[in-house]
Amino acid sequence: MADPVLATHGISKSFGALKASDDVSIDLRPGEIHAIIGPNGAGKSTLIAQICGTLMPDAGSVHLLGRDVTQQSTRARAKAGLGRTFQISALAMQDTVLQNAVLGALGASGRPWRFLSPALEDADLRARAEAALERVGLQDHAATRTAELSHGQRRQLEVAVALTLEPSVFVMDEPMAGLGSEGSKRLTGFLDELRHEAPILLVEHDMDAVFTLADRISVLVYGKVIASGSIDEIQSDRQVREAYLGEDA
Ligand SMILES: Nc1ncnc2c1ncn2[C@@H]1O[C@H](COP(=O)(O)OP(=O)(O)OP(=O)(O)O)[C@@H](O)[C@H]1O
Repeated sequence: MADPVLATHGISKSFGALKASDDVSIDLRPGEIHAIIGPNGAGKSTLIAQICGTLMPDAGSVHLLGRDVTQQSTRARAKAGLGRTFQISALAMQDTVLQNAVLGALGASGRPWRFLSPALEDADLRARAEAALERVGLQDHAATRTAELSHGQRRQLEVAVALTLEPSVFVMDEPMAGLGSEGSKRLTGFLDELRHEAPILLVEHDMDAVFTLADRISVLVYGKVIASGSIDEIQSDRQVREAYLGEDA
């Protein structure tokens, strides 16, 4: 089996007496989508925050492309190839779609932010930004102010901004949230292709999307992974059905 591109080893994180992550070990392999599901408050966002470096684990480690990045900053992890989309939008609403994408490309280039306005004239950064917009289907909206986009289009733009980094690995926190069925379908199709370029750790409440996309699913409950396996394995797991799907097994 191929080496994981991303892995956590025994991650634990407490907030006071509450164990938000309890000895969590998960991994992500090339070409796959690994979905993390679980009820509200199960610790999904806390896990992602530790993977991306906005929260430091109390114990355990995070490995990206074979390197221990537990002590590295969010920025260093991003530079090393970790792309992410957020649960809450981080877009500049007053800027155009293209400007947001160029900002992403500028961040990826490592150049200082004071070069933003020359960046808009920079052919390389523009080309990178335009290519990312095209991939998500927003090329015709390049000049649109971001505030005027629909919710679904903003989600597409967030993915485009993340793509400008040309990440090797993606972590996505509820990318389907607030999308209508048409929007979810479109994004599902796109993620299905994207996995071959950059495998995706996907936190998602939309079970249709999870069951369509996931190669593997891990179920978090009270900070612990209670089951991990294929869709069939998860759907027939007694503990999962009792604890999460709310069924009598
Ligand atoms: N900074 C914090 N301080 C204290 N408690 C926190 C903090 N962040 C998260 N928690 C608690 O940790 C637990 C896990 O929260 P987390 O947001 O990771 O869950 P989640 O699975 O992402 O939930 P949701 O599906 O609602 O987004 C919750 O009980 C939450 O209240």
